[in-house]
Amino acid sequence: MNQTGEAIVEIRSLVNRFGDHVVHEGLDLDIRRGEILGVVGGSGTGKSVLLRSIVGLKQPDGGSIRVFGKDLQRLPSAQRTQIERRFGVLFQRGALFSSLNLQENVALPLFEHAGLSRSDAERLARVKLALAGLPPEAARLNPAELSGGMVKRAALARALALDPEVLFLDEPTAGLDPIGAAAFDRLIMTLRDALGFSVFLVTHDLDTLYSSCDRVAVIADKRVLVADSLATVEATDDPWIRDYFHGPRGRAASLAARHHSSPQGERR
Ligand SMILES: Nc1ncnc2c1ncn2[C@@H]1O[C@H](COP(=O)(O)OP(=O)(O)OP(=O)(O)O)[C@@H](O)[C@H]1O
Repeated sequence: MNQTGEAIVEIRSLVNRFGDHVVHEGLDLDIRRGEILGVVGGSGTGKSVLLRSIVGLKQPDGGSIRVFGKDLQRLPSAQRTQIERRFGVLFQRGALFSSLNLQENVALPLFEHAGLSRSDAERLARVKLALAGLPPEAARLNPAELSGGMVKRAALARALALDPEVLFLDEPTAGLDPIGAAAFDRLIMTLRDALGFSVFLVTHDLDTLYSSCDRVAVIADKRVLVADSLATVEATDDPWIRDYFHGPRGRAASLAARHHSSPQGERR
């Protein structure tokens, strides 16, 4: 696991609601430099809404989100956009443009926001596709021609286009088979180690939590119940944590992670 640094995103007393439905109330959380932070919680507890409010897609109803020391809500929109460009986001369904091939999809932010010519943007897009583990021939394919795993990698390449300092992943391994999911987890760790970004990772995948995350935040009752190492989270006395981490799937994932990190378990 990585040695992680100072908080680069600081969320304090966050409130999010839709009409009368309060999703977050008094939610506090930090994202630290260089860490992979797993975010878990029951269905509908507001993991995606939290992600969307950090990246600027949902205006919070209260509290503050400071990013790189600046309070996002208090910034003029041009400066806010500058900060939001330091984020890369991989949405649940990839959100690629269906009419563009992969190279064009990844090149789009490069010539729209980084001022590159179309040919330079496409050249760099091919590098990003390779970083995400796609073969050169994938560059000319359209999203409809891809497997689920390739869509995730293409969406990752686009999220990496502008060299993000924080990568947001919303259930990146959902819908992948276990081998594809484990390969994707390893790719994220390798890229984090090589490129040094932080990762905010919403997931239901226990294997991902045990194999990849430096810290885990649990959302329950409209706030973050605990955000700490897996050992501390597992030991937290809460009914949802007990069911999730100490049920059969949690025990299996924990055992597998211990096996893989032991000297005999050299498959990772
Ligand atoms: N645009 C919206 N309008 C109204 N309600 C919304 C909207 N987006 C989210 N919600 C509600 O906010 C709550 C939290 O949703 P969110 O998608 O963040 O949950 P989640 O924890 O990511 O769930 P899951 O694990 O099932 O993906 C849900 O009750 C959802 O119905």
